[in-house]
Order: sequence, then structure tokens, then C-alpha cells
Amino acid sequence: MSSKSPTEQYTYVRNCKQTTFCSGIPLVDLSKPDAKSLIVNACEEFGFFKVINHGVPMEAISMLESEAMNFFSMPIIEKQKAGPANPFGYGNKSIGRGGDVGWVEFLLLKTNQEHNSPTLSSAFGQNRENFRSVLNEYMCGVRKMACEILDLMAEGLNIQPKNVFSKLLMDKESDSIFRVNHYPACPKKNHNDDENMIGFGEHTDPQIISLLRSNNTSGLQISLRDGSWISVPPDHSSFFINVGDSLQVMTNGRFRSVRHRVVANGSKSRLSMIYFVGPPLSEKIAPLPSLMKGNESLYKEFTWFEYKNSIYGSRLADNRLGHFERIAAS
Ligand SMILES: C=C1C[C@]23C[C@@]1(O)CC[C@H]2[C@@]12CC[C@H](O)[C@@](C)(C(=O)O1)[C@H]2[C@@H]3C(=O)O
Ligand SMILES: O=C(O)CCC(=O)C(=O)O
Ligand SMILES: [Fe+2]
Repeated sequence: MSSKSPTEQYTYVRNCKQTTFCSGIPLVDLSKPDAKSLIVNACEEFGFFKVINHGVPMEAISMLESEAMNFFSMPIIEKQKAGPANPFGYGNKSIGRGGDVGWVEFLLLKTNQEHNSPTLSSAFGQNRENFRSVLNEYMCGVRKMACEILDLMAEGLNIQPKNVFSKLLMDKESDSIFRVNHYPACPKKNHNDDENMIGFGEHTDPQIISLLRSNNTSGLQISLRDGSWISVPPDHSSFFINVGDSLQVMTNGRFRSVRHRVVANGSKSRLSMIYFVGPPLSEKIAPLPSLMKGNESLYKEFTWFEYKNSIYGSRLADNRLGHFERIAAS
């Protein structure tokens, strides 16, 4: 990491009781018949769950992880050839356009494009073909799992057609993105300190769902309904699924878009890879009629394009959906 500029304002969070390791994270075995009801319960209560028997080949996972580590191990000057992440490419410390800063460097990529942009090519040099094929294999596996999970959500909610959510991902115009985050180990300010530096500040993901996989380094925390934070024990062979803002709206608030953050680890580096399932830009994001059951929509209607326009420039911690909430008539 390059040295800190005067404008950078890192944030620290205290290691309070609630952030001690919690094993209460909902666990879904995709090979079991109860998967759909467990998914629905988890999305209602937490907006978050862990998936095993996900079907993504471990070899594809390890190969992408090692390609990513090779990339992040390069000198900063080489990595910067793939930047700035505006909107896609290599980014360092600065997240989004609203001035957020974190102890993180990352690659942001589009999922439905050939990864042969001049910026990425120059950073990957001779290795770009290998990177491209490893990335495609990983993304194919994750897309398949995402489709299965989205269909199980529709089945669990008893809504037709079964592909009401997954068709948005399968659409060739799907605005999905892929992100690889690298959080270098971050020594504490003082030896006995119980504070950790923020790697990625608290936020909700704007898309439908996000499928996250990391190495075995802790750091991810989710916020519960009562506002407390719990740490998610890392598991390099599983995936973690977040409900995003768009799915909260499509279920008229039944599923919860989970607030989450990453704290930097004092001794080990964390590498995470996240596939964000986004709808096509022209898609109307509104509660599904079959989930309304005579209730009013909690949200004003908007397209994904409008939502993206309204949020990019916001601060990470902002309540982005607030702008689209309907005030209930008294
Ligand atoms: C501060 C921001 C960064 C972000 C765009 C935003 O204005 C608000 C949402 C952020 C987020 C969170 C999930 C994903 O990591 C991300 C790529 C996304 O789609 O929304 C990031 C955006 C980003 O890093 O540019
Ligand atoms: O890197 C992680 O573990 C999570 C990062 C995250 O929430 C995001 O990129 O939106
Ligand atoms: Fe996120």
C-alpha cells in the first residue's frame, strides 16, 4: 500500500462483545430438500446465509485465488496500469465517488464482457489469457449456483414463474459485476489496542444478491436487526450470500438487505471475491404483485438505471433506499 495522503480519513471500530465469533449464521446445504425454506427464513431474518455443497469446482476457486494473489503482489506501479476503477479496473483505498476510504485494494470487473480492455491487459501482461480463462470458469460456476439459489427463493416464496429472479441474471443485458478485494494485514495503532481499522465501511449492496467467497481470514461482519454487529467466521470452501436492496424491494421488504462491513485483520491478509447479481438497466424494480397480498408497495417504482444513478456518489453508509420509500398514508 502506498503512504497515506492528508485527505485520507481511515475509520476504526472497537472490538465490542457483539463482534466476537458467532456460529449462528444460517447454513444452507444446497443438496438437501429443505434448502428453499431455510433460504427464505434466512433472508427474512438476516438477509444473509452460508452455502455448502454449492457445486463451484474447488479447482476453479483456487486457481482464481492464486491469479488474484499474483496480481496484488505486483508493485503498485504495475497494478495502477489497470486503474483507476472508474468505474472498472484497479482501485486502492478509495471506494466509490463519495469520499469513502478503506484499508483495501481491489479489482472491479464487468461480468458479461471480454476481459481484454487495454488497462487490464497491460497490468496482466503475458498472463492475461490465463487470467481470463480462470476468471470465466469461476464466474460460470458462480452463475450456475446463483441461478439455483434464486430459483429456490422463488419456490420457497411460492411465486411463479420459478425463474422470476434468475431470469434477470440470465438476461444478456444483466448488469452484474465482479469484485476482488485484497485487505493487507493491518498492524494495530497500539499494541494493546482493541480497535480495528475499517477495510470496507458499512453498507448494503444495491443489487439483487451478492455471492461472496474469501480465504480463511476473518473480517466480514453483518449487522443484526437490533443494530449489533457479529463477525462471520471465515470458511474458504463455502459461499456467503447477501440479500441486496433490489431484492428487498422486489419482496416488498420481506427479505432484508443486510448491512455489512469488513474490518482489517491485524496479522493476516484477506482476499475476497464477490459476484453481484444485477438486473438489466431498463428493469423496473418494484414489489412482485404475488407478494403484495393486498398490501401497498413500500417503495416508489424505479428502474435499475435510475437507482444506480441516484446512488453512485452516495457515501457507503447512506440509506440509499430511503429516497424511494413511500410514506405510509395515515
Ligand atoms: C460508495 C459507493 C461505493 C459503491 C457505490 C457507492 O456509491 C454505494 C454502493 C457501493 C457498492 C457496494 C457493493 C459493491 O461493492 C459496489 C461495486 C456496488 O455496486 O455498490 C460498491 C460501489 C463501488 O465500490 O463503486
Ligand atoms: O470483501 C468482503 O469481504 C466484502 C466486501 C463488500 O461487502 C463489497 O465489496 O461490497
Ligand atoms: Fe458489500
